[in-house]
Amino acid sequence: MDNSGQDDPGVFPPITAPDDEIRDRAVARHTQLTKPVGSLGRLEELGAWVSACQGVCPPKPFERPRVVVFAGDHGIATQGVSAYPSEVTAQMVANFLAGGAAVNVLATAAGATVRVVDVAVAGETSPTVSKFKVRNGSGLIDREDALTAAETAAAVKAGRDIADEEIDGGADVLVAGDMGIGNTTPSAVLIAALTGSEPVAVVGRGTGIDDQGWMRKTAAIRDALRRARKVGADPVALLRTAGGADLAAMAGFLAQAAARRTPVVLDGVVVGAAAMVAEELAPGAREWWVAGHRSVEPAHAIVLDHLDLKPILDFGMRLGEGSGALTALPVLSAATRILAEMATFADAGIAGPADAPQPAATPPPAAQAAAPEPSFTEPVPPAEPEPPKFTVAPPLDL
Ligand SMILES: O=C(O)c1ccc[n+]([C@@H]2O[C@H](COP(=O)([O-])O)[C@@H](O)[C@H]2O)c1
Ligand SMILES: Cc1cc2nc[nH]c2cc1C
Repeated sequence: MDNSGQDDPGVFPPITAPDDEIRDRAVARHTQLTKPVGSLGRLEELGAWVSACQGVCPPKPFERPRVVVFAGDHGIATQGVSAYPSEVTAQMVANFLAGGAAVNVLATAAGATVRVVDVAVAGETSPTVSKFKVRNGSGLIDREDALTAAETAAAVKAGRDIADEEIDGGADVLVAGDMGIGNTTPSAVLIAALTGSEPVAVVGRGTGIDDQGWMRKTAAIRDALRRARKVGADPVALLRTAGGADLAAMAGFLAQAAARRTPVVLDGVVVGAAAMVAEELAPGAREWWVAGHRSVEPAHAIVLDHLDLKPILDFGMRLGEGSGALTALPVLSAATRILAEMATFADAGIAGPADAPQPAATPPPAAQAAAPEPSFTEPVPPAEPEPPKFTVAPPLDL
């Protein structure tokens, strides 16, 4: 393992891209499999990406997918920017540990196991998840820094160490998830600071705020952004000023996974904000990530555009916890197994493309002009926020 930069957790070794030669081999193998050329659409591209990440063709089916949920509270939640109170964060951590949350169900369905890490939950959580705890809740970012410099370094290092632990423990694909009441506000600020976006372009309804909440949240983003823009060129300073310990840990985790040449399935807007910072910390890291889905949060589309990532799913989801990524993981697994397990024309004794009259690989110019851009995701209009049904702590009466 390359340890360069370990003394300063914000300094990463140069990221090298997945293996292009292997990717080409995987693309070529697809033409030999018993199907019309190109007929598995985006599955082919995803399988070739996994092959390139693993550096082997055909790729190995995933044996140990792992989701890490980074939990943390945010002082800004006291400003009426969420539909739920901060105490839900610790309660949901307990729910994750009891196996009752969406992340548990979706992980089981996708063949993944779950790890929960309390990086900055306000209050106590189980000692089994608090080894990397940096503080109780991050600061009120519209008026003070989210973290001290030492806390920022500790949080980024925590994320790097967690990635190392998981990869050394055999994880062959990672998923980052998040849990933290109020965390869509610092996420929006980070995204706006890194893309030059205005508060109204990045604000979203999060857990389901009403119009009054939307106005409070937009004002909070505006005030925090005024502070964040001053340090926008320095990703560590940005995490300290306007992020939080959970976001800093996620950024360290995502950058370290890339440094360790391990593929990651990204989740929604919060993981997306951390990914944008990780790409600043470790340029090229994005080549090691695939976007599991597009969240309904408007800022997530900005993230995907900025990182040039095409989501696998667009299901109108806005939960977090890694839920969108885990819903997409079976698609990525299927794409990998197609390349690994399908018979070739030669294996099956079927006349392959070279033996049969072939349709033109590219449509003739007229057809090309008329052909719509292939779309692998169905856009879903933003859903009306459902009335919250959580029974442990009711939504705030704002
Ligand atoms: O991942 C997303 O795109 C996403 C979108 C909206 C909400 N969330 C989750 O909801 C919580 C943050 O929402 P809020 O309204 O409290 O800022 C936090 O626990 C996130 O995991 C997550
Ligand atoms: C309010 C709430 C926010 C969440 N964010 C991720 N999981 C969640 C679960 C609940 C209940």
